[in-house]
Amino acid sequence: MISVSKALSIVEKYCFPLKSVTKNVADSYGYILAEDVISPLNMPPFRQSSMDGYAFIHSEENSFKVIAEIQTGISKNIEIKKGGAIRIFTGARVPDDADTVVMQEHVARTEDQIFIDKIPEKGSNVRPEGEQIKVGEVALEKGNFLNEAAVGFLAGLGIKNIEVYAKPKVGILITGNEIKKSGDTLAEGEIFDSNSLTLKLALKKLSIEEVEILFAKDILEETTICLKKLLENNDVVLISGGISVGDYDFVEEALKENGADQLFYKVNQKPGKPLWFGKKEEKMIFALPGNPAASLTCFYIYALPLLKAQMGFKTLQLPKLQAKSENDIKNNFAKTLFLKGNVENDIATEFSGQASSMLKSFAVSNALLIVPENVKIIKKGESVSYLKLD
Ligand SMILES: Nc1nc2c(c(=O)[nH]1)N[C@H]1C(S)=C(S)[C@@H](COP(=O)(O)OP(=O)(O)OC[C@H]3O[C@@H](n4cnc5c(N)ncnc54)[C@H](O)[C@@H]3O)O[C@H]1N2
Ligand code: MOO
Repeated sequence: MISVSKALSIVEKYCFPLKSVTKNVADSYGYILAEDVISPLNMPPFRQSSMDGYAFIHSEENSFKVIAEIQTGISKNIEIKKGGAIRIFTGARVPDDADTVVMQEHVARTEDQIFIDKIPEKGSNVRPEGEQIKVGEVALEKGNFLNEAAVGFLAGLGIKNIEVYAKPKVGILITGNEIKKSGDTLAEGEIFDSNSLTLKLALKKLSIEEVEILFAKDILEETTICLKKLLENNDVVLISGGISVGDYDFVEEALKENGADQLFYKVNQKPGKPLWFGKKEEKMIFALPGNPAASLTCFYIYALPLLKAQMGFKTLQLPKLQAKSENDIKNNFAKTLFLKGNVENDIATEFSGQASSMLKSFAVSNALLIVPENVKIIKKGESVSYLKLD
């Protein structure tokens, strides 16, 4: 059995981005840029009024004659002479001669004559061409996450296609004779599946939507066939259950049958001791323990960083922070503990219901408190590390 830090260092060796792919900007949400994007435009592309008002050549005069109007979307340049002003609107092209726009709230108008009660400073309310970004400059750097603002920004620059890191396709294999899909009827001895949904949603949070889910009974042949199919179609395979030492735990054998190489099996932690990690060629595999809280904990600690690395993220782990423990936290197991809990105002509270079968405490946790394997107790008021869940 290896330590958590050793297991993490092994996973880390396989943390690198997948190949890059070309995406239409409109479909690029949730991806990470695989190259710098160069702006093909000045933004704004022309001198733009930032107010509804009047454009004029700056002077100390405050009376002007309105000679024309410019709406947004009109490209025509209108000549202005000193003493002349142009009625203009937010986003419209400021005529070349004008250097200033006064907002209409500071103007009294009678027919074609305006009187400005407060002359703005020269240059006011005119956005210079290329103020935000100039042609040829880097609009967004490689490594940037494409959130809604980033996608909108690139679309606003008229960019159509970009290079992003591919998102991993993920296969999930749910094993167990006792597992019924939600909506089925339960017989005595059976339980509803929760892991497929929890894992699928944890992937969705990463914006990984291409997920293939298969269910297998505790039969070696069925487990082997399902695993083969998932390995063929996906970059990463998550397996739930069947990885412990029972007579009907066939996952380890099915992995062997598929020619997968084990990189580690069993970690000195609670929950999630029977975690298996390995690969078949470039396909990465996590066999997560079936207990729901163990499965999700192992996902957060080991699978999430690898998936994030494949997507091109630089920061891989959940944020690790420190808080003061509200009570004594005991470790009678000489294992690294990941405890469901809450951190508020830098005070960490360990929840009851830590069994690896229990999701209830997880459902209301905002943190996983970490007690290292060599620490027997974290006393009330002492510092405790935690992983921040959101
Ligand atoms: N003799 C030993 N027995 C066990 C050991 C051990 O070291 N020696 N380790 C225990 C630990 S720790 C864990 S964790 C579990 C892991 O077992 P498996 O990965 O083989 O998981 P299963 O036996 O298939 O299931 C465990 C538990 O979780 C429930 N389960 C499974 N899948 C789902 C699902 N999709 N949704 C909801 N719940 C699920 C299942 O019904 C079991 O109750 O092994 C211990 N045993
Ligand atoms: O390691 Mo298991 O997840 O404690 O029950």
